[in-house]
Amino acid sequence: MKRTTPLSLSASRTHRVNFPPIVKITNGTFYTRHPSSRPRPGQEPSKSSVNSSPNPPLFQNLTLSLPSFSTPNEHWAILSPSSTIRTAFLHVLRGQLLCFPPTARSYPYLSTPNASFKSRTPDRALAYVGFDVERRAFGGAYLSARYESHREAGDVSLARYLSGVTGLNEGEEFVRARLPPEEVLARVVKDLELERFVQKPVSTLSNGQSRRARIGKALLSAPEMLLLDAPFIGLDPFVSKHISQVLHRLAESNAPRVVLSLRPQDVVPDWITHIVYAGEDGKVDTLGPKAEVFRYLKNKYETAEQRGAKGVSLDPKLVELREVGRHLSERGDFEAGKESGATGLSRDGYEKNDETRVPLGDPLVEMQGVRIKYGSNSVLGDWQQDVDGTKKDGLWWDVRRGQRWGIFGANGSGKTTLLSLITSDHPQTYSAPVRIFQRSRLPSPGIPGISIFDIQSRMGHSSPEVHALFPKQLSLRRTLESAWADTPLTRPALNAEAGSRIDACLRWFEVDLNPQLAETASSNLEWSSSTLFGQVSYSAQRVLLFLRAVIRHPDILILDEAFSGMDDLVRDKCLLFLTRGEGMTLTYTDKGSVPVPSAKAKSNEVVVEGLQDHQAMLCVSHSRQEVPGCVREWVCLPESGTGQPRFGRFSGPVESSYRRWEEIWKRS
Ligand SMILES: Nc1ncnc2c1ncn2[C@@H]1O[C@H](COP(=O)(O)OP(=O)(O)OP(=O)(O)O)[C@@H](O)[C@H]1O
Repeated sequence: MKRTTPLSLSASRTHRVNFPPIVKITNGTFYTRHPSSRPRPGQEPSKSSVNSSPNPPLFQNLTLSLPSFSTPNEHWAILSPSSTIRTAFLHVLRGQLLCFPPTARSYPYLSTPNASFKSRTPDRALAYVGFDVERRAFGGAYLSARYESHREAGDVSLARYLSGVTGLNEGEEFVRARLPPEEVLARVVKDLELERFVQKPVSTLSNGQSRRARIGKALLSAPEMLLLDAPFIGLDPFVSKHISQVLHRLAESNAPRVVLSLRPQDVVPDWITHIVYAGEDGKVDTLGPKAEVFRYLKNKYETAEQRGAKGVSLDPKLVELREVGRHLSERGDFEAGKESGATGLSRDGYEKNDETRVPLGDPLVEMQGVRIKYGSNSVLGDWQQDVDGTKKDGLWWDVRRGQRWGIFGANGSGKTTLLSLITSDHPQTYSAPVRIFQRSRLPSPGIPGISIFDIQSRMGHSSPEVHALFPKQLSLRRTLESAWADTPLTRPALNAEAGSRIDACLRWFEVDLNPQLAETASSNLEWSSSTLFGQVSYSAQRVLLFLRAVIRHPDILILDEAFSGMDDLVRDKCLLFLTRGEGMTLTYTDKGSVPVPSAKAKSNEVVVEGLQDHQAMLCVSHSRQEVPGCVREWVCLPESGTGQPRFGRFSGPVESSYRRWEEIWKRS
């Protein structure tokens, strides 16, 4: 049977209940490398090579069947606190990773005449869209490239990116064979709310926009199944809801079938009917209908609570399940037997109402009527703002030492653009009315301008853009050392203090960063010089970039989605480290996870402290759990053409109160 393009399949697919499953796994176990692979004599791998990394069995003895058609429909999601495990699971579904025994995994539906000839192989039939390091997928060799208005001949527009015709001199026939039917393209663009951007170069899209573009591109390749890896990371609450509705519609009509990976803090969409829960250890704890999986997790959660209450120290598995249970109960997916967070403290040790104020110092950033336009297109500051009782054009905003700002706003509202004016990656920093460290970029009579190296040496910055462009060949130690360099690849200017801070961070985070730790206990930090940035998990890379940003206590600390993509437990550890340094540590007790003074604090051996009074912090996040407890001032940028920004001040950590979170997102 001839296969039609997606989104038009619904009518032809609905009533076929007798087709075999699309993915069938019977008692399969999976490995990244062959479990008995050994280096040839004389070719022992260096410690840093891929072959020396652990190769544990994943999803041992997994039995799972994903139907091609069913009544009612089954919609599956993998839920795991580990990003590595979530991603591995989706790859297993599409035929990646080695399967033992090899016959345990099959794709019966793909050999039926109903599957199109084009998609007989699992890697083509099951399209994977992951969101790791997505900026690189869209090109751009350096941070500023994204904000330039001059375009290179090779810059691809969204329309061309979606159609798959991206070369400069493609033959007519090639183009004709590639182009999807116009009405299908128009439908995808409309469904994903991308109409306004079709002529824009993809490299200029915001994170949320580029995520939708990648889903659109995958849809246009007409897969049988779409595997979306953490699709809601970095999306604002409104876009998340919309995308979830679109995915539901597609999944309902099997065009294509959709499997999601979800983090414990994500809202599990109502339309998901079945869940696989896999722990950080790569074992599937339970799978099946959503209600049954939640019942199982709830029981485990309550067991963990009871054991904790008896003062028994919790094993790591129960800690993990307790954390997952805590998210699920916070979201109302099940009623927890006990209120979580019983200490009343946020994970980084703040009281629910905390009005302690850091003394304010001089202004570090001054914006007086900033407006950023590309041609006639305004992306920031296209409004009139109330400033001391008068209406003024553009963005008026000061950041002072001691302030901890949350910068919020819908996808595309200009948050990253705003930060790029501060880091000076944006070319319009020269012309815009912005002063950094009380100086302008351009010199004025008698006052020299401030250079980009002066600016950046006083800032720490972690963001998806920095991650995408960060050199993967640097060792973990060099990654942290680069906090003392002008650019990641230039020689750092290190001194003894820098060395001891780096050592302290590496020791503090060794369990999270050292991939060898499970196999060999380390007595020194040699592993950090022999392991490369590109070899550690996505979550560990995020941790390294966070440490690189905070380690020097820069005057301005910019954490743009810095915690997204980190696994839950290490994210909490980083949040605590941000404000308390080595002074406090998290313990898991009968009262949940509680920050307590660390052994280092007790013996006066703290080398790296938390955020200092002289620092200002700016944080962007779309997830309540990723907003540091110290954030007090906030601004919510409006969507283009919808008025002026809203400013506010919290009376405590956002994590401790839904009301605070809702206050930010309420639409005026
Ligand atoms: N060089 C450019 N040319 C044209 N438009 C651009 C350029 N760079 C950014 N934009 C547009 O500016 C707007 C703001 O983008 P920005 O990345 O600052 O948004 P954001 O609030 O950080 O979004 P997200 O939450 O999705 O990351 C977007 O609509 C984006 O497409």
